[in-house]
Amino acid sequence: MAPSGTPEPPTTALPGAERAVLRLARPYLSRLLGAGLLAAATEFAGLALMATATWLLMSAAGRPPLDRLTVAIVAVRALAVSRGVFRYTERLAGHDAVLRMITDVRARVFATLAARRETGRRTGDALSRLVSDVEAAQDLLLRVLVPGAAAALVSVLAVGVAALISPPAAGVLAIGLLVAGVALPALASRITRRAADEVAPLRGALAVDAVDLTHGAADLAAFGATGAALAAADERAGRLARLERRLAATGFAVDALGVLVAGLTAAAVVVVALRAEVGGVLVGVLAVGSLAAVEVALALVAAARQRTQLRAGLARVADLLTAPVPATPTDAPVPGTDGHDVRFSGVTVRYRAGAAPALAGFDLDLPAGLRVAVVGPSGAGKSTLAAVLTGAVRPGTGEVTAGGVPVSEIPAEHLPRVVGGLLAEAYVFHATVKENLLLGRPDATEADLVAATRAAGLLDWVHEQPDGWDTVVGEQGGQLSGGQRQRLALARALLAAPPVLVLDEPTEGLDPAAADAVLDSALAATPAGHSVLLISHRLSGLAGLDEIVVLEGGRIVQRGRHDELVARPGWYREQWLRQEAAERGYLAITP
Ligand SMILES: Nc1ncnc2c1ncn2[C@@H]1O[C@H](COP(=O)(O)OP(=O)(O)OP(=O)(O)O)[C@@H](O)[C@H]1O
Repeated sequence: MAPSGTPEPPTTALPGAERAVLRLARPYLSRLLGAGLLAAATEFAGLALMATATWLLMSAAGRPPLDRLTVAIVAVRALAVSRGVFRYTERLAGHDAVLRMITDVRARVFATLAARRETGRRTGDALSRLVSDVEAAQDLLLRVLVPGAAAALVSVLAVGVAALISPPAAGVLAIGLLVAGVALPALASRITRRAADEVAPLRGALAVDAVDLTHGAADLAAFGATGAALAAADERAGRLARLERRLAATGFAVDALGVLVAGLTAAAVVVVALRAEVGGVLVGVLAVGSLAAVEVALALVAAARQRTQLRAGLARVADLLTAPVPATPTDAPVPGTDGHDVRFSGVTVRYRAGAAPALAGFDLDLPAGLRVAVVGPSGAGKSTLAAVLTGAVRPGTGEVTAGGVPVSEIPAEHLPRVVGGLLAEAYVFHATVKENLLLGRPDATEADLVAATRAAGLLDWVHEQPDGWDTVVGEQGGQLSGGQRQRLALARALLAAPPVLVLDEPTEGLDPAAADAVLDSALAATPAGHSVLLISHRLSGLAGLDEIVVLEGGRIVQRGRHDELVARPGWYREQWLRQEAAERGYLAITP
C-alpha cells in the first residue's frame, strides 16, 4: 500500500486569509491605490456624465442661448472620453500590480508545497492550490477590493454633491445607497455562502462519480453494476441542478431588489427635492444621478458574492502563506554521490491521531554498501519505512539520516541524488519507453538504457517493439502488461542509481521464476558501495542479502541473514516454508 496521507492542515478564517494575501500585496500598494482611484474616477465620470447630460437636455428644452450650454456640451464630451481612458488605465494599473503580486504568491506557495514534499493523493490538491487557489488571491484584489473601494468612494462623493443641491434629497440618497451597498451585499453574501456550503460538496461528489464511472467502467460492467452507478450519479446530478436553479432564482431576486431600490431611491429623491422646492432641472439631475449612483453601489453586491465564493481558495492559499517558510538549508551539507550510512533513530509515524503507529520507535543502521531486505506481514509498515527514507513521509518523532544529514534537511532538488528508487505503485507516464526511463537519469547514454532495461528483464520486449525505445506506453502505462509496467519502473530506478536505492516490491506482478531472475539481475546491476533497501513480501531470492529485517506492527521482530532466520522458529521461517510449498505446488506443511 502506498503511504501518502498527511493530516489536512486547519484552514484559516476568511479575514485572516485576506490579511495574509494583502500582506504580500504591500510592495504594490501604491499601484493598487492608483488602480482604486482610477476605478473610482471611471465610475464618477459615468455618474457625472449622466447628470450633466440630463442637465443639458432639460436646459436645452427651454431654448436658452447656446453659450449657456457650451460648458455642459464640452463636459459631456470630456466625461465620455475620460471614462474610457480612466477604465483603460485602471485595468492596466490594477493588472500590473496584481500580476506582480501573484508571481510572489505563487513562488511562496510553491516553495511551501515543495518543502512539505507532499506526495501521492495530495498531488491534485497541490496543483489546485498552485493554480485556482492562487487565482482566488488575484480575484480578491481585482474583483472585490478595487471595485468595492471605488463603489464606496463614489457613493460618498455622490451624496456630497447631492447635498450641495438639496441636503434632504442627499439624505434619502444616502439611505438608498446604504440599502444597495450594505444590506443587499450582506444578503447576497449569505445566499452565496449557503450555495457554496450546499453546492460544493455535491459538485465534489459528482466529480468523484465521474472519475469512478470512467476509471471503474470495466469493473462496474463486470459486476453488472453500471446501471446502478449511473442512476446514483444521475440522482446526484438532478439534486445539484435543482439546488442550483433555486439558488440562481434567489440570486436573481436580489438583483431585482437592486433595480427596485434604485427606482425607489430616485422616486423618493424627486419627492423630497420637490418638497424642498428645488428647481425643475436640478430635480431631474438629482433623479438621474441617484439612479446612476445606486447602480454604482450595486457593484458591491457582485463584490460580496465574489468574496464569498473565493473563501475556500483564499483560506487554503493563506494556510500556505502563513506557514513558516521552511528553511531551505542551502548551506546544509549535502551528502555526495558516494555511498552513505543510513540511520533510522526512534522513528515513529502515525497517519491519524489515535491510530496505531505504522512505525513505532524504529531504529536501524544501514552502513554504506549494505543490502538489506525488509519483510513482514501486510500492514507491518514496510512501505512507510521506504516513504520515510525517501522523504515522502515525515516522521512524527525520530529522524532518518543519510551520510549524517537528516533526510528532511536535504534540499528537495538534491534528495534524488542521495536516496530514491522504486516506490510502491510507481507511476508510469503517458510517454515513450525512453522518456519514462530518462526521468531516472536525463543524461543517460544508450548503453546505460540498455544495461538498466536488461537488468529489469525488459530489453527483449523493447527490441521486439516496432518503435523500440520510442514505443508509447499509454496513460499510466495502460498499454503495457502489469509485469512490463513494473519492469519499466524498476529499470528507471536502476538507471537513477542513487547511493541509497529503495526497491519497494520490485518484482510485484512477475511469476516466481521471472521474479527471482529480475531480483538477481537488479541487485547485480547496483554499483558496489551503494546501499539497497529491498521491501518484499516474497522471501525467495533473499539469500544473497547482507541482512533481513522482519517488521511486525511497525517494530523489528527478527533480524539476521536468510540461513539464520530459516533455522529459527518465527514469522520468517513459517512464511518461507509456506511460500516454498506454495510455489512448488505442495500444500503448506507446518513443522
Ligand atoms: N496514507 C495512509 N493513511 C492512513 N494510514 C496508512 C496510510 N498508509 C499506510 N497506512 C497504515 O499504516 C500501516 C502500515 O502501512 P504500510 O503500507 O507501511 O504497510 P506495508 O507493510 O507496506 O503493507 P503491504 O505489505 O500490505 O504493502 C497500515 O496499518 C496502513 O493501514
